[in-house]
Amino acid sequence: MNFTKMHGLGNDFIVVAGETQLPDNAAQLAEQLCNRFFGIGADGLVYILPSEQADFRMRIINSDGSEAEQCGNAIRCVAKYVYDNGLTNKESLTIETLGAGVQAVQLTVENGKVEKVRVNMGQPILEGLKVPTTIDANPVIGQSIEVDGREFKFTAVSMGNPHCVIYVDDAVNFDLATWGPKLEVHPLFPRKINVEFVTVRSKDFTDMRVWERGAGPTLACGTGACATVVASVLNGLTDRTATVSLKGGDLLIEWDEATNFVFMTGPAAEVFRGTV
Ligand SMILES: N[C@H](CCC[C@H](N)C(=O)O)C(=O)O
Repeated sequence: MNFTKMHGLGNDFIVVAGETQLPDNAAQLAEQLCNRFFGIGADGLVYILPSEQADFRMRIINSDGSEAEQCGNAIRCVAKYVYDNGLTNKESLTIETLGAGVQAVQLTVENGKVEKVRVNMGQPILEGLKVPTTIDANPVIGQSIEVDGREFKFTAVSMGNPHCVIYVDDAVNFDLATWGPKLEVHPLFPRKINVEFVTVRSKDFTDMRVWERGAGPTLACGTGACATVVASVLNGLTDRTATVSLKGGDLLIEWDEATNFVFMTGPAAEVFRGTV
């Protein structure tokens, strides 16, 4: 199997094109190939597949073998892959995902290669039971959750995949490894959850560190950055356009008031190619 190793702000993926459907052993392949000691090493395994509704279809398997409904950093990598490798010559195209349907993607091309991608990440889902959480509220804001005697307040947002956004004093130095895994599997979240710890620095700038469902601590999370801005607007903390600063770099997020669409702009990079 030929693959291309790519990343979006250090959130890294093994990208596979040429298949017509997800292989039956995709979960096992993801666990094996994403292993950073015995495999290639990555946060996820991404398949580029044909689509009847869009130019391409993306399916993403986390490093633990679970399939995610959506992935912001990966969709930018897919957009770069299909253009750079001549699968399309369009600079405005559509990519279908499990959790957000057909998404419009705008490429910034320099010297024939995609450098930056702007993605319509769809509309946030705020009904608590649809994120999903076990909480019947719309939206779920400032909800208490307790793990090991410590109480957190969270806001729940789905971008097709589930997120809980928690505001802390110092996200950059927050003890992600202790609290992330406990929250990921909390019974309030029937399909587990991605956890974003956020410190708002100004009306258009936040620090965010993420513990991802099925992947653990990653350097960046595109859907998590979208959820961060949506939650911050709902909590009156930022404007609808804001930069989310992650360990791997910055993403520009715009939650458009007229359409309710969330737009994410950021880079994508190819690192190496190989065969397994
Ligand atoms: N681990 C996530 C999928 C990847 C999301 C993240 N890498 C992004 O860029 O959006 C989940 O299970 O929902």
